[in-house]
Amino acid sequence: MNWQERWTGWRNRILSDPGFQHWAARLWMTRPVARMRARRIFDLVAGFAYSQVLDACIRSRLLDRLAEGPMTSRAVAAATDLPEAGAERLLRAAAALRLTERLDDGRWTLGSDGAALRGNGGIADMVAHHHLLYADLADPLALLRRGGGGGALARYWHYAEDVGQGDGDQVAPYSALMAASQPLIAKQVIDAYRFSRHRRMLDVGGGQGAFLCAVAAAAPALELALFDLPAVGVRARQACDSAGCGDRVTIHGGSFLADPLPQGYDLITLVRVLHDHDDDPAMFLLRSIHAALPPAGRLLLAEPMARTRGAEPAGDAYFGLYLLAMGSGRPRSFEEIAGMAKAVGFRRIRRIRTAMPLTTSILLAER
Ligand SMILES: CC(C)=CCC/C(C)=C/CC/C(C)=C/C=C/C(C)=C/C=C/C=C(C)/C=C/C=C(C)/C=C/C=C(C)/C=C/CC(C)(C)O
Ligand SMILES: C[S@@+](CC[C@H](N)C(=O)[O-])C[C@H]1O[C@@H](n2cnc3c(N)ncnc32)[C@H](O)[C@@H]1O
Repeated sequence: MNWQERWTGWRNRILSDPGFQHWAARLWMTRPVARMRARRIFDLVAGFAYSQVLDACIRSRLLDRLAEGPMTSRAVAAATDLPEAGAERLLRAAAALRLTERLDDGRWTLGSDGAALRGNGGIADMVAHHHLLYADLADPLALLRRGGGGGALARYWHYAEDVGQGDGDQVAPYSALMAASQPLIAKQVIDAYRFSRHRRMLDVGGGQGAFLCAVAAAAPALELALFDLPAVGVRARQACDSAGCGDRVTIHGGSFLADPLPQGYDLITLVRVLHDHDDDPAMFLLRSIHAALPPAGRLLLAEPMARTRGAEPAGDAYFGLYLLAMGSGRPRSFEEIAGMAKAVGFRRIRRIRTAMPLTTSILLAER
């Protein structure tokens, strides 16, 4: 038995001993830690109920209403189409989660986390599509046993299981969700990397072009292009034109798992794409990017990464199960992605820190 096995065995015997727990909760010195641990475990046990409170707040548009000004429970009931008792129950539950807050005069306003959440539009859209994830996770053991996929989320992300390229109706919902949640990512990446050092940039799997349009504003001289499935490319054309950056963006339609990538770009970006794919297609994509880049051309890869310090649950717990339900891919750590990039020939691979690693980390590599 090695030292680590001995240490964890000893620690776990103590922590699971009811006598120790009782003692630690009573002693003034250990009480704060015991309470914090209990709270953490309670949150884990009750997380689904919390998520459903949030779901009710988003779907009833309660937070949007409260953002317009304080409301009585009766007004909330009328606005959300709930009986007054139901509205009061929801408002109190949400207050316990800091989504709402009761004023001294009895009216309700946004709570501090409710206000912060509204500052990130993409979060509400994520919450609104989570019913698909929860349907697939209703029996997590069954999902794990069948190796993932085959459910609501796999149908939503049609490219995860379908070899076809998808038609307009199939790609519309996920493309709209990705565009709506892009601000969570784009700001972080643009703050962390100077895009204006490049001449021509290609965003592979660029969706509707929301990331490109954000970069366009930050680097006015950069030539921009997007590569995505043809049906997504059609949406990108429309979205970029109506966002006013269309004249700077070239759209290439195709599959990066079947077609070569266009050449002549000194920067290729891969934003929230690699984690969607199992190891073989992911290696294929990295190899294809390496082949498309000129010497000293760069790959900038941005996505939430596994085992990121301070954001561990977002990686292996949330995206681990999300991508399992979707039926393709896995969250990878920076080190794993760096190893894959090195194996296909990239060099000078490094991490660029972002202000909010919970939403995205960045890997930069050079051909
Ligand atoms: C002034 C006063 C009163 C106090 C000051 C105190 C202070 C400094 C407070 C801080 C306030 C503040 C700045 C809060 C900021 C909060 C933020 C930025 C919160 C951000 C939260 C982000 C969340 C919850 C992100 C969630 C993202 C999700 C769920 C993403 C899901 C993505 C999916 C499903 C992607 C799918 C794509 C695929 C298929 C995997 O490729
Ligand atoms: C999770 S989305 C990310 C979109 C965008 N980069 C963003 O962060 O908002 C993954 C993107 O990869 C595209 N994609 C998936 N498989 C593809 C393939 N084989 N060839 C080209 N694009 C593909 C999807 O259509 C989708 O737009």
